[in-house]
Amino acid sequence: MHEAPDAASAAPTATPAAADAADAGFAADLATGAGELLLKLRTELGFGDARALKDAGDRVADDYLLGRLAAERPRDAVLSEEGRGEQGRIGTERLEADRVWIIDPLDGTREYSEEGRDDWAVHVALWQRGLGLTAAAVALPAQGVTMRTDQRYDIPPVRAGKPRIAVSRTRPPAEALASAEAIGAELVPMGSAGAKVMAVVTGAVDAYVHSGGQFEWDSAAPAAVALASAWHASRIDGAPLRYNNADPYLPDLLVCRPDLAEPLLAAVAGSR
Ligand SMILES: Nc1ncnc2c1ncn2[C@@H]1O[C@H](COP(=O)(O)O)[C@@H](OP(=O)(O)O)[C@H]1O
Ligand SMILES: [Mg+2]
Repeated sequence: MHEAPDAASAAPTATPAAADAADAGFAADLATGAGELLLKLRTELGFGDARALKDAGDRVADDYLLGRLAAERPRDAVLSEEGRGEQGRIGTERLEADRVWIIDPLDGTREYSEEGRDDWAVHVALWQRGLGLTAAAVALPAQGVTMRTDQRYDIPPVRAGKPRIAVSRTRPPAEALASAEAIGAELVPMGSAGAKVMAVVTGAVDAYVHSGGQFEWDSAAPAAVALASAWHASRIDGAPLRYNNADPYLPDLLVCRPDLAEPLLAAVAGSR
């Protein structure tokens, strides 16, 4: 399945799996490093001015990630939430590139600016032409963890009681409400797409249903981590998630235990 690895990031003799693991390690290092800066900034600035903290957080994490990518992966292109319109981000360069890092320097910006909340994340994913997402990491800095595609997160046995569906705290979509009702699930409001997908992958919740708007950087790294451990991740009509499109708008997402995919897709279809 794999094409030849990129010489900039892997030894010529590396197998595709070894190259992917090296990329995943790099992604994890980047996400963890940005997370450490974000934690430090929260301490330094405090929570008195939420707007200032959000803006500074976005900037500090984006600068760090772009700086390291430019220095350590100079041949790769970048698509970043914070880089709209610039060459190599939402510019056209990435559409010709073979390797594109899709990053969300601070996902769950609102929660980052609220004291005591730990549902915010740093997303770093690698897309490769012909292969799709091949490596990724999601840091949850306030939870002290970084989850990655080269580590396995096993699907736990079904829990007793109602299934739990994570939804946006601020804009829970109608499809999530309808599908929760259809399968008798309870809703768990939470910030950040990365935090919600990682809550699925750790078994804290059973599914995450989103619709109504999102961009590639919101789901790329979380979906890659989930898919690498054989969790279900797709559009809410069941279509595969596709990345590095000219228009990075990717408005909906379903991540769940594999056994819940069919009932949830049917419930969402029935609600539309
Ligand atoms: N309707 C919508 N349109 C665009 N982006 C959306 C959206 N709903 C959620 N998102 C984005 O998805 C991420 C998770 O949202 P939520 O916490 O509400 O579930 C947030 O990313 P950022 O925090 O990086 O902006 C948010 O901006
Ligand atoms: Mg985001």
